[in-house]
Amino acid sequence: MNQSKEQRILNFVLQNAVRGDPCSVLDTIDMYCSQKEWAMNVGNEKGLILDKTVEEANPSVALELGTYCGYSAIRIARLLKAGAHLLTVEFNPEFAAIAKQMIEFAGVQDKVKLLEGPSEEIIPQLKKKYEVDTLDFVFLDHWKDRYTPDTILIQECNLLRKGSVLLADNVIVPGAPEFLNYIRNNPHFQCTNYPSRLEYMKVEDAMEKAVFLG
Ligand SMILES: CNc1ncnc2c1ncn2[C@@H]1O[C@H](/C=C/CNC(=O)c2cc(-c3ccc(F)cc3)cc(O)c2O)[C@@H](O)[C@H]1O
Ligand SMILES: [Mg+2]
Repeated sequence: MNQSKEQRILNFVLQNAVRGDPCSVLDTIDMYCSQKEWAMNVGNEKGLILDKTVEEANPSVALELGTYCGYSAIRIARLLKAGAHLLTVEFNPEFAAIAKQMIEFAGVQDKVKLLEGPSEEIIPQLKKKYEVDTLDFVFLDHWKDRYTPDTILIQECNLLRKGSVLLADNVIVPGAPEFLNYIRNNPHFQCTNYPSRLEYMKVEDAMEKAVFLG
């Protein structure tokens, strides 16, 4: 049975990156995916926007929807202060297994909790089962048509507080038009658009930040 692309990315990291060094893991994934096989990691250009947003929010509790291979989980976790943690949600068992190994190799496993399952089931469990009070930061990077229902669900579950920061990837490519319409017309959110480029391509993309106003 031949390997998946995600398995090839993991193997390249295990053989070429420095164990325990998150930046070296990120650089190695970016090298592989720009030179060998494209993959839907947020990448280094949009990654810098993610970095700045996380640093500004300085979250104690962060949530990521759509772990994939763990690139953005590592990117976020490396910036978290002592005692802070990231909950990342992935429902594809193969991707979850790859991400778990990637996160452990990077040495950020103590800051990351990978929750395997669909976001629509996990979000309602965050308070009781995962002892979350409110979320300081949410990174949306899963199926684009799920950004809006999950943002509504997060609000219904009382998981946001005044100042909670949402950041959505791919609002141009593949695009999340319904989410942009929802969040930009919602008086409870203050939105900012960050033009950038699609990972590893000379194609325009953008990220959208939405701060919850309470
Ligand atoms: C719906 N609830 C869910 N709960 C838990 N995990 C979920 C999930 N939905 C999706 N996932 C997981 O998130 C990941 C999905 C991400 C979807 N992302 C994209 O489609 C995407 C696609 C592109 C893309 C851009 C250009 C192009 F030509 C082709 C693709 C670029 C990106 O940056 C993307 O993020 C997978 O790992 C999937 O298993
Ligand atoms: Mg993306």
